[in-house]
Amino acid sequence: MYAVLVLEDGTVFKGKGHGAEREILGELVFNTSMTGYVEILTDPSYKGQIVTMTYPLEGNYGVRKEWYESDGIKAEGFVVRELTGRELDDFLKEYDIPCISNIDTRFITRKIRDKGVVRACIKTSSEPISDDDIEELLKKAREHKDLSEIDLVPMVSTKEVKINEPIGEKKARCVLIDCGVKNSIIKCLTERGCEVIQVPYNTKADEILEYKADFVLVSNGPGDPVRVKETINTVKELIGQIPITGICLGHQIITLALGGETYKLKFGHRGGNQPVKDLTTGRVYITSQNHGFATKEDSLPDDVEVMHINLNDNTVEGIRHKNLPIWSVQYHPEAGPGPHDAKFLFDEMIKLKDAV
Ligand SMILES: NC(=O)CC[C@H](N)C(=O)O
Repeated sequence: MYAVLVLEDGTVFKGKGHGAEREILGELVFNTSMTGYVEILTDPSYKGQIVTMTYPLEGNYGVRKEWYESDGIKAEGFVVRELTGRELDDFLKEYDIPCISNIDTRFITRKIRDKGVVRACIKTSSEPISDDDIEELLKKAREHKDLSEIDLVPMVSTKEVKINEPIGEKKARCVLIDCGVKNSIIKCLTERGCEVIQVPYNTKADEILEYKADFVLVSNGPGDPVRVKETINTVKELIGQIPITGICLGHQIITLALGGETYKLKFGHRGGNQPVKDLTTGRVYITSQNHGFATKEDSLPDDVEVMHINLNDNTVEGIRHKNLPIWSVQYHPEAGPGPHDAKFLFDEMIKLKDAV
């Protein structure tokens, strides 16, 4: 199959097409993980984005349902140096996602590092793609909405309440505000004996409090946190009434609910080896990350402190309220994919039940 990748700055890559035969638009981002293409493609946080991998070989260990982070692929498109094996190709076809291979993904990454993330278009076709088609695709990429102008969370949040039973003896109950949660976050809690009541992103504070949970967890999710107004308002109302924690988008929403601000990073952090320093203990964790927005350090109110920083660029990776049981992390303790250094944070979440 023929394929092109067109960036909004006019750069055109011609390669080989895989997966679905179609055209898609999105924000092009890079991920430096050396493994984990199934988890990455199915992570709802990538809704609205096209993912390119810096690792040159994708597909070589197949596809398994147990690795899915949601019910299917959520990224809009996939860009790889080399795609091997049939399973990844079939997987992309099953979820109607196009992929382009045989192009220099490291060149794309250097470009994004220099200029920042870009809007892009992938077209795959059984017919040759003409220069006129490419002109048209460039126009579409330039007219495509910026990620910050799209409401992505409602597209991936659960529509109904789901009860995830704890494994073994029940030790705690949490309400998970689902903004596009990854399966492995739920698994990390249920396997620690926590019942997880998964509710839609726009659930009201009163309804959440009725569950009489030990704590509230605000999940990861796609897009710009400032767009998720309903969840920010809910968290604002919950402050002081119940312990609150959050991961990634959830951390950004908690930042905003506490009165802080967020901003967009030039090219974000997406990969499996991001060094995070715990400022209390001095310990450094190697973490899994996938985010394009971050907490603005100097915007935090006096009663909120920075708990963790990223050692690559000193950006905020975790915050904590000084007087209330509220903390959140920008990185992914559940890994999925990535290192497990920070998994103990799920034990810390369960300990929140003793905080009241
Ligand atoms: N993994 C996430 O939750 C991503 C959060 C947010 N969409 C960002 O890009 O920063």
